[in-house]
Amino acid sequence: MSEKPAGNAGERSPHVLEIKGLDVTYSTSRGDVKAVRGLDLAVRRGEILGIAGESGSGKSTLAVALLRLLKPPGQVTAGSVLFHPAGRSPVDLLKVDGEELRVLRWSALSYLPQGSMSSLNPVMRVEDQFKDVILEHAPARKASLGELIPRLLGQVGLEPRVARMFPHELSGGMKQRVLMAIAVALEPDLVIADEPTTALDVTIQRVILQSLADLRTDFGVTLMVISHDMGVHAQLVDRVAVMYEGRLVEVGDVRQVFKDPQDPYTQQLIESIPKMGRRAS
Ligand SMILES: Nc1ncnc2c1ncn2[C@@H]1O[C@H](COP(=O)(O)OP(=O)(O)OP(=O)(O)O)[C@@H](O)[C@H]1O
Repeated sequence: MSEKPAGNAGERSPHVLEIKGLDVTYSTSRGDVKAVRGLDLAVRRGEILGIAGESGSGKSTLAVALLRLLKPPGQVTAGSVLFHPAGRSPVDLLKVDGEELRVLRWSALSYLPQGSMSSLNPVMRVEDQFKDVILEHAPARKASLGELIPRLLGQVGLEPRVARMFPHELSGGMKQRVLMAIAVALEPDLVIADEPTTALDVTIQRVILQSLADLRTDFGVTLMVISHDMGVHAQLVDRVAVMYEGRLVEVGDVRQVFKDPQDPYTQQLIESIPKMGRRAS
């Protein structure tokens, strides 16, 4: 891959994240499963990068390893993940300690997990869930919460009255949008979204994809979007990286990859999507 190396500390790198030689292994009683193998990938500042691949190809393992949320028996066995938050020195996410990580979470790096719709607290109003995150990580914004919360909700197409609602009063698509608004509340450099449209019906999927695209435009946030659905990549991303059995088999401009896939596995993935989903071809 012809990605440029990282800049020096203090220099604004064109990349938000540089993953080098990443290996992740699950050690089980039936042997080791190498879920991510020798993965090199650089995420450019301001882009929407898609991570594609069928179920079991290692996409979610990659996400949780980057975010240091990998649970045993999973273990990072090699590699480095250099993160370049704007205005701060670059850090290797695999080496930072708990406190450093706490500071980076939400304010520099946030995560929309797979099945995240169940991650809202059922007994808290939407506005209190925003307050929890904002006050813990940016207490100085307390005075502006009254203005900030409706603005964030508006950014994802929700009315201000949603702030007073409880999660059970929201549809699946509304919950997902609330979570997206919380994820960008502190204007992070990078949001990693794992299967953001799975389990939503097709019409809502389109709305969510548009909202994700708007977040990039409005907040300048860099997005890494994990999806098994090539239709999602066709509609949303700038570049797509394709994983197969833990390895990256192809990465490139999404239109180019759809037009002229270099790897036979990518070709198969593209052929498996219904024709209507193919905007990039
Ligand atoms: N806790 C675990 N213990 C053992 N093996 C695991 C564990 N979690 C994942 N794996 C294995 O790691 C590999 C990658 O799984 P992973 O969930 O990262 O893939 P994925 O592409 O995200 O698929 P999906 O979208 O279905 O989650 C698979 O072979 C899976 O069986």
